[in-house]
Amino acid sequence: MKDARGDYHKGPVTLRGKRVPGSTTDQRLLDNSGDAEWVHSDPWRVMRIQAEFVEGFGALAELGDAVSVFGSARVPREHPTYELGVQLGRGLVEAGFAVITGGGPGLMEAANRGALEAGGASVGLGIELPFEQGLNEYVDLGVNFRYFFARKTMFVKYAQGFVVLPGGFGTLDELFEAVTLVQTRKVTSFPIVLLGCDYWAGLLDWVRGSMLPAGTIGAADLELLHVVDTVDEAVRLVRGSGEDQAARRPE
Ligand SMILES: CC(C)=CCNc1ncnc2c1ncn2[C@@H]1O[C@H](COP(=O)(O)O)[C@@H](O)[C@H]1O
Repeated sequence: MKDARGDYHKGPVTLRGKRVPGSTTDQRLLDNSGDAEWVHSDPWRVMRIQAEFVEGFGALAELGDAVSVFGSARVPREHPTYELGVQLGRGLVEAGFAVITGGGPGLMEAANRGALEAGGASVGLGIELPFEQGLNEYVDLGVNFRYFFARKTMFVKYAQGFVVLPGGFGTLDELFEAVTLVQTRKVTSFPIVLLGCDYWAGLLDWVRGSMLPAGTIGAADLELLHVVDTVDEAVRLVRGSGEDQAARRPE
């Protein structure tokens, strides 16, 4: 609608001059010209995005304590790190956590496998990719997402901590999203554990040797990352934080 100054308001958006449309949103909606192009437009996409949040929240709301596990999609079953992933899934379940992964192959599958075989909740948050993949067979609660960002919200919202196994760009993306959320205090008391000292040493050296002297992070930020070599240490770290959170919960 137009205001007294001639500005056109469309929700939070203000349009002026030649951007003011000749018809209103209602007119365009009711004026059915038989054109179905609108289902591919951005406003319609918003409905799909909203639906992903609603479905995701609905599916995971009653999960209980959970840990999100990230790691490479490419590690084969015969690789020793796959077994580490299985042990991690098992260890987290034995400590009372549900295990949330990206639901794909490799180390995601390994963690889901350990969780399922230990009798725990094994969640896979799948993502629609150009190459058809599907959830791994060890997921017993799966949600498939079209949008990465909606899916990433679920990794954080329903977990009390992150354990990061060796991985590539996808894993680093998820790791640094978590680090940024903790650094900016969007989430609190949220342990981030890197499992596999050999694999992560180079990254940590660079963070310590380049980022810190350049002043792009502070000394306190180094404390956000815990690097460990065993499942027991990883579980102890995420469990410790769970107890902190429980202690702070109101009666
Ligand atoms: C073989 C192959 C590339 C399969 C891709 N299939 C996938 N399915 C589900 N999540 C994925 C997939 N690829 C990457 N991701 C996401 O990115 C991370 C792994 O990426 P990367 O392999 O480290 O970089 C996982 O934690 C996961 O959340």
